[in-house]
Amino acid sequence: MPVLAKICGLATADTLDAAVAGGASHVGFVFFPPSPRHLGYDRASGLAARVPGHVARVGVFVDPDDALLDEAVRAARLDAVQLHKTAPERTAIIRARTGRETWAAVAVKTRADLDQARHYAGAADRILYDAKTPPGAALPGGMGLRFDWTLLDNFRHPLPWALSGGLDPANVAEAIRRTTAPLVDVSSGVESAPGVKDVDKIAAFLKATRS
Ligand SMILES: O=C(O)c1ccccc1N[C@@H]1O[C@H](COP(=O)(O)O)[C@@H](O)[C@H]1O
Repeated sequence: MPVLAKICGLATADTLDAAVAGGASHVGFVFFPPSPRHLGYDRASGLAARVPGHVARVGVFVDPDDALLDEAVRAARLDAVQLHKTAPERTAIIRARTGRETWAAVAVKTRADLDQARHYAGAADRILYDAKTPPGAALPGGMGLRFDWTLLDNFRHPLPWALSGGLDPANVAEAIRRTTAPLVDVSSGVESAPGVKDVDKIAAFLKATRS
């Protein structure tokens, strides 16, 4: 089974096209104003129009309100929503409201953090294990931090899942081998600066997922 790959935080046509050409299964658009990757609706709409039907458009949100969600889903024609810092009850409401595949991000630093995943059974469609960012950090993700992948050893996943946090072209093959992740997600690891995606790094990352 080929490993699926999401290239997140795309903001330009050339980097979006590189992700599609390189074989990404998912592309991510960030709707969170503090992020250097945040997109306005018009820009998101233009980028979404370039995405072919076999590639899924994922919107990334941090505990969003209904107005933001509704506008983003419409503008970017989202196939899926990725929710950070969103409680299971609210996640279930968002899933019902949007009718979109719903990913719940679980921030991981210790084995105990993984237990959060179980609370999303019945509320989300997929768990995204991501590295926990430090208290007071501006962003709950997209900071290139990674967690100890061995924490996932023998963990009984309550839902389909994905791995993110600090992945890059050099470590993603080892991450897949070590964790057997069915889907990997990257943002900072394919950038030359925060929010600036690099087409060569995108191509290298996607090639490495197939190696
Ligand atoms: O990328 C962002 O700016 C972002 C903002 C708010 C929440 C999540 C965000 N990104 C997600 O974080 C993970 C890991 O990113 P990285 O590869 O470690 O930089 C990834 O799922 C992004 O979608």
